[in-house]
Amino acid sequence: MVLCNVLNKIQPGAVPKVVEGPSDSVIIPDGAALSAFQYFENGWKSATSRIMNCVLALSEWKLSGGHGSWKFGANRKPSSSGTGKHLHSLASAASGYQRVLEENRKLYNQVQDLKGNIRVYCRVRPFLNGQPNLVTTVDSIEEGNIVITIPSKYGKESRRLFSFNKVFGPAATQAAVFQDTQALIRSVLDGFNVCIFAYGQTGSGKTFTMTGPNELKEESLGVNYWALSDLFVLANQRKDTISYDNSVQMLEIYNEQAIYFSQNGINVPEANLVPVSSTSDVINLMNLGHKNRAVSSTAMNDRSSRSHSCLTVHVQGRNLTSGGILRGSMHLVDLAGSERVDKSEVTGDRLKEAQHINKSLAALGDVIASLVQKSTHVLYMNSKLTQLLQDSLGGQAKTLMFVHISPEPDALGETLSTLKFAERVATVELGAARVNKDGSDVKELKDQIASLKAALARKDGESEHLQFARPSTPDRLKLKSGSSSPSNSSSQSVGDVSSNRRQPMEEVGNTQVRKQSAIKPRRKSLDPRDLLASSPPWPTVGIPVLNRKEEDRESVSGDWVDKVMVNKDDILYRDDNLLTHWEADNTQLSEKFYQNYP
Ligand SMILES: Nc1ncnc2c1ncn2[C@@H]1O[C@H](COP(=O)(O)OP(=O)(O)OP(=O)(O)O)[C@@H](O)[C@H]1O
Repeated sequence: MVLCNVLNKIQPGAVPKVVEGPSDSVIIPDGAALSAFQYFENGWKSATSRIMNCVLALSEWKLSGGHGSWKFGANRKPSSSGTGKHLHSLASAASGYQRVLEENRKLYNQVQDLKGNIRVYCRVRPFLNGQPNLVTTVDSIEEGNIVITIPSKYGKESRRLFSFNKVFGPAATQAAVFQDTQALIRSVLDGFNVCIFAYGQTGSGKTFTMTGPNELKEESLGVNYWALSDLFVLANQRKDTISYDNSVQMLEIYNEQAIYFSQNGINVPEANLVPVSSTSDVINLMNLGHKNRAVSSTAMNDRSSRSHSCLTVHVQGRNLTSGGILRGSMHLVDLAGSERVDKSEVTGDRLKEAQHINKSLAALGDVIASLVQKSTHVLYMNSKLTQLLQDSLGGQAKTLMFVHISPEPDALGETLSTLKFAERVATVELGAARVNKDGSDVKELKDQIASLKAALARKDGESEHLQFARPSTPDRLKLKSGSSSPSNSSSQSVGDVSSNRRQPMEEVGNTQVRKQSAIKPRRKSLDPRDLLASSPPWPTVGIPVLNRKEEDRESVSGDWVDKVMVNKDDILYRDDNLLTHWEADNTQLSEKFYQNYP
């Protein structure tokens, strides 16, 4: 009854008692035949032509006063009269139907935006070259709905429907995916904080969506590349009214260590905030991060990412007329994939990585669970990943999750738990997103406060120096201890503790802020520079008591290490002994992770 459903969708209630008749005909019981479709030589061949026929049928039926019956026979001869007219109305009716669907989706998304829900787009990876011709677990996809086939042990299949803001099938192109993401990305230039993160089982296509395949061609470039080039195009279009300054950071969270990528070889966030003025500037930095990202071959994926990667774009726009300032930031996060270690067959270092990955994803799951329950106590501090995403999950950011699934029957368990997780994420309400905007007078006052703070800090520094003159510390040690870490030198002004807005470094008196933060814990900002510096050690699940100190030490001292360039086969660990303890650790973590979403 495809036809009847379509008719009723277009005009609910307008089609009385539509009955599907024999051999491709639809009868409306109380009238004569309306042979509007005689010119379709091949009759009902494809689903598309069926829908088009339906739409045309409806419009003709309405023109005829709403009475009659339609008969659509196969292989009828085209009638010469009025063919052009019919074709024309057919095309416009079909596109009208598409428009209605599109409108519906837009309205739905707008309602979600008003509530501030996290948007969820689902993407299904195609079968890969060389994979045997398997039966897919995906039964059907339509707009925001995806139906998964679940074979029962007793031979009877069942189906499970999941609904998201949008579902992309295996044939969706990178451009189509970006097109649906573009508006969100553009709002960064309007002063919003945006976060897009890719989630899914290992090998399901996260890196493909965010970056692209290993061999990059223009048509295969991922969201990151398109997003950045789009921002420059738009900024350029607005250059007569707003002047934008953009800068970019690449951060990797590898085994609970934050690693920044830069050309200068220093792993300090401040040093890696690279001003960019063109797409090629960004591509160079992204390529550096991409090339150096910790990647290994596992049984599930030839090039499995072993770390969470985050590209952050900071935008500051100055209104050339009013002098007002707006600031936006965007995190583009490619998470490492959850994996069952029995399936990925990893051991040694890879196993340790998998455990870290699963643990941080489990922490993300816990945060989502708390947010769904609207709990006042959300454990963001349990992992660097959740710290990084804190303002995107709990603040007034616009957040989009790309959830990825693999189509293989073998992955069904992970597919279902991933989709169930995504369903819960979609119910998280962040509150309507806020613009980070200052009028020119506010900016002036902030500038004044900043320079006063800086003066005060200098003064404090001088008096401290007089009281406690000590030998100077080598730069390297300063970095390790975090004393010169920009995350300690918070980018948040004292008078603005509750704001989640990132402020430029020059507005901040470092010493002053450190004092303040000792008295009153401040809210974490969205800026990775503010994050990841003061995280507590990992929770001790599964870690033998003996190792806890080691683990603590890693978390604390590992925040600001000298440059660690991570290569596929050449990963530099500061404490290799740690690995042996971790290997003894359970392999049940991934199981625990999946059991969370049965
Ligand atoms: N939409 C797609 N079209 C074509 N190939 C794809 C698509 N999605 C993924 N692939 C291919 O599938 C393989 C696995 O994808 P990818 O590495 O992006 O997965 P991942 O989820 O990032 O995995 P991991 O978590 O292990 O890093 C790659 O060879 C990639 O090129």
